[in-house]
Amino acid sequence: MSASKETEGAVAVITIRNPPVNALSQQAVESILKVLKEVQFDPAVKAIVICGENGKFSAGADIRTFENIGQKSDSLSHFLEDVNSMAEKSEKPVIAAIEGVALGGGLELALGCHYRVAHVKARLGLTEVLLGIFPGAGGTQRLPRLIGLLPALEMITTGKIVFAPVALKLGLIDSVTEDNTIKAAIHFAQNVIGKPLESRRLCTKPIQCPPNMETIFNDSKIKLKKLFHGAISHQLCVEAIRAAVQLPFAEGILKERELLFSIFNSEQARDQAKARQYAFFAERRVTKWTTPSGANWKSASPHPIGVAAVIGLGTMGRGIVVCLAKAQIQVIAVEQDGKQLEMGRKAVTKILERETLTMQQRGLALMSDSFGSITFTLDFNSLKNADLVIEAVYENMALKKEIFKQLSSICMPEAFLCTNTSGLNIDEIASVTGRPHLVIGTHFFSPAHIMKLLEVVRGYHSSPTTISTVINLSKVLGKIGVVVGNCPSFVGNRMMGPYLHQAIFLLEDGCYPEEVDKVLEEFGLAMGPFRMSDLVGLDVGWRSRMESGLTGPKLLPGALVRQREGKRYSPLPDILCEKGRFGQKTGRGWYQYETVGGRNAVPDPWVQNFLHDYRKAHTIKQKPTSQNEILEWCLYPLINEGFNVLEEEIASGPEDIDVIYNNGYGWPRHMGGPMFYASMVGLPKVLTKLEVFYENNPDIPSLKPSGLLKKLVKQGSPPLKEWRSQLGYQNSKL
Ligand SMILES: CCC/C=C/C(=O)SCCNC(=O)CCNC(=O)[C@H](O)C(C)(C)COP(=O)([O-])OP(=O)([O-])OC[C@H]1O[C@@H](n2cnc3c(N)ncnc32)[C@H](O)[C@@H]1OP(=O)([O-])[O-]
Repeated sequence: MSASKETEGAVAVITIRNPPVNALSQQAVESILKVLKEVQFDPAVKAIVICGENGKFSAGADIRTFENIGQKSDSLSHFLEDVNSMAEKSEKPVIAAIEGVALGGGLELALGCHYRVAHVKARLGLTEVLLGIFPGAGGTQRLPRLIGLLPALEMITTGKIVFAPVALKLGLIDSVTEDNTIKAAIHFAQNVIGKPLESRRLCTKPIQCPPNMETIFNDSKIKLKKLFHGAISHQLCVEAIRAAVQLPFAEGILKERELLFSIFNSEQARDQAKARQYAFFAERRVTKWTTPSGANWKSASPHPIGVAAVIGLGTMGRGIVVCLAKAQIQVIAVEQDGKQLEMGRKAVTKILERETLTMQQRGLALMSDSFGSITFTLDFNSLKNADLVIEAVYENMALKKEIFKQLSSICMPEAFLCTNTSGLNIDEIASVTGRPHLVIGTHFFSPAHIMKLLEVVRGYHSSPTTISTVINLSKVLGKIGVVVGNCPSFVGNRMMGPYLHQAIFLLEDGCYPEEVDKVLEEFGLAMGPFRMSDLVGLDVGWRSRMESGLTGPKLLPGALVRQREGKRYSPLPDILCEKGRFGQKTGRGWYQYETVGGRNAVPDPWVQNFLHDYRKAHTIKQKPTSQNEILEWCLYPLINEGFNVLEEEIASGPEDIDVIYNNGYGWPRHMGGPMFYASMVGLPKVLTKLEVFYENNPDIPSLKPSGLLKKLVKQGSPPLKEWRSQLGYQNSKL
């Protein structure tokens, strides 16, 4: 953890060293400050280049030291601003040579320099806000002075990362190179020796402001509130930028400091920052997967995938083809029907065209000159060339087994066979193949080319190499793969089950869909349960309930309308489906939509009358329910199922569940994930509430508190990072 200096003629090169990403710990910052001072006084040095070791400028302040959020990050920001200010005031030109990343405090350091030279593949951004804080080392004051108010407002308040070519257009950097960045920066430095520096010091630069600034700030705050569901740090960013516009630089810096300090002084803001930082590390934690049998990320090496095949070109299959092609993997896309194949080809081509455009807008054209080639074919035999096959036909066990039987004889003996299912039994599918160790579940989320989550479902026989290969593939695809066990609906959907049932029971008891959705959306979920069900399609669950005899022709005669096998059951969604109300796809569901396929959910008087009549017919008394009751009634059973999932070793740790919810189910990151949220609320409170719910509703089994939750409370509710040690995994061979 240090900074060192070498000289190249009259140019001193300061290298930041703190592997793996040159994070700016207090020690690293002190070290840069010391070397920077030294070269200021060295008469042989006429210019200074600052770079990072191993192809990375810096990933910003060292988040690992934020554990006691407050003191550490606050004083670190002071130190870092001292460095930035010293670089800025230097009488010798200081040039940042940016390779890899300049994020957060890393970019703030670069902003203190007089010039910035970046490699064409470098990524730059003030990402602090995504960790619940904001650029507190001069970033909010310098960036608007450099690139203008509006682009700075966007970058700072959203944590947007830009690639070097876009950064050049924005005026964020001065030069882009495709060659050795440090050499290019030294060359640049040699050319600017002796040139006046006053105009290069951002602290002296005025901000170009549009006349309607107040409207811009206010609109921005409203937009951010909607986009980030009440996360405080985004709002504070706007205030800091407002200070940049209204105050002289030195006063702006003080205001920035004061606002940063206000995060550490507010319990809510501090909790949000903790949650976001936890979410960041949880995503890294899940890559270090383990299984109950003792296999883990270290016990197997992934196989590279050069050629992948996708079977089935429905919505999911198309998305999967796109993400493989974007990762420059050669794809064989197979359909059994000529018309479907043609439709699939057209849809994939259209998505790829859109993606190309987006990439060009993000300045990535240079890097994405080719997608992986795609062969669209009806010929199953072409699968013999694939290293890995992803079957993505619709959810039908018989059909999937038929396909896997064929794959087993057609594919190379070492080819991996994946099934894209949201809940079917992986072992049953693997059982028809001669290679169950190479079979695994890959549960993609829709739209598959956009959603980051991939549930990687290990079967009983899935080998560590198979798991490792698919986890590695998920990284190649830019996704986060989370290894989960094989049980009906796996982790995410399984936990959704009780949550959705609870929400529907609320409708029986007197609430309306929009009321319930509003509470959960204000909590921060991207969509409430009813808007989400309308988006997914109510017919999906209806079909599966018919299949399992809960409704429809297979329902046993004499079954009670609101009970199944002694458990509470609500027929409300079944009745909606019988009336053809499938959600957005039919223009009617829990809400009404302007058109078939429309997205704008409007409360529907028909639904209100229907619920009213239903309650009357079943003599259900309407109970008043407070917002807090709605929240606890819906979320605590979801969390409880999370504890069951942990206890049954379906997920290997609370972080796994939280990563799944943050990336696949629209859980607000500033709430960390359902298990983190439970730890913040307090396990005794969650347990007590569940006990009361269950006592009053013994016909809802999902309210029965999980054994693990009870055990943790009995042990004095240890912090979340210790829960893992309470799981069966500690007895494994790890
Ligand atoms: C003070 C106020 C002002 C300033 C505030 C800030 O700057 S706030 C900061 C603003 N900065 C950000 O928001 C940037 C956050 N970082 C990133 O976005 C990505 O890590 C990346 C793009 C830098 C590299 O992606 P990639 O897929 O190539 O690799 P990877 O993601 O797997 O990481 C490799 C290892 O590095 C670790 N590590 C990473 N960053 C930090 C850090 N800052 N610190 C500590 N550690 C960090 C990471 O945990 C992992 O450790 P493990 O598991 O091996 O023990």
